[in-house]
Amino acid sequence: MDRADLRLYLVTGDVPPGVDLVDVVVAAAAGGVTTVQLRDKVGSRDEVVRVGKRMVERLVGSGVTFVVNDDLEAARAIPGAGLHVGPDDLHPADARAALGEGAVIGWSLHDLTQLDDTSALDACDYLAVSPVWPTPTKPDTTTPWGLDGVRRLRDAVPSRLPLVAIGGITAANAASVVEAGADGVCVVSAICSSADPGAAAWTLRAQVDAAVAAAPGWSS
Ligand SMILES: Cc1ncc(COP(=O)(O)OP(=O)(O)O)c(N)n1
Ligand SMILES: Cc1nc(C(=O)O)sc1CCOP(=O)(O)O
Ligand SMILES: [Mg+2]
Repeated sequence: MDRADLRLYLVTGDVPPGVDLVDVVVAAAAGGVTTVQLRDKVGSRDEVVRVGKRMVERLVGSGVTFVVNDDLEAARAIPGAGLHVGPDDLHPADARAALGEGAVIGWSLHDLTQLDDTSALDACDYLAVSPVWPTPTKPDTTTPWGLDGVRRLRDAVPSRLPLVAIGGITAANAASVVEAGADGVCVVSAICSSADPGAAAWTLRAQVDAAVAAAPGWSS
């Protein structure tokens, strides 16, 4: 996949009462989100598939990449969906075998030793720094990498693999993450908790684009 497809990556989370998550995703895409991950740690597979299909239908023609978190069978049931997995989930090589060459597959990096797993790296389209900072949105993360960790990973990850970062990212710190070596930023609350998800996405995207333009060499 193109690095530019990972500039602004929305992972779905809680939205304000009375708000439809699908409307939030569509507004965020209009505001500049380039990839959407449907992450639902409590709903049934049927519910994930139902919501995912609605998202994909509403995103037709937008150019936005769509992936599902964790659940291979849900991803298989949603046309065009890719899959994001972590080190405790399905192995990326198994995800690739099941979804085929055309699917987008991402893998969370919790630990430097994961980079020794060449079959996983070969199966992935992108890697995620997980997390860059602690975040109340996911209290059970592994030790945060910080900006130094983003720099270390950018140096250690094969240059062909885009690197995104997640955890505690806002419009105020997104540029620093790109300056440290990420090709893009992933957010949950900075968009899902906003009263205006489209404007929140637009502001974040402007920060990321400006940082990418000022730091050529790893992103384009
Ligand atoms: C883009 C992105 N990065 C990291 C994660 C976290 O994945 P994982 O460690 O498997 O944790 P859960 O999200 O499954 O709780 C992610 N989902 N997306
Ligand atoms: C879904 C997720 N995964 C993480 C990881 O570190 O792997 S952090 C996270 C939540 C990120 O939420 P927010 O943008 O609100 O900080
Ligand atoms: Mg997971």
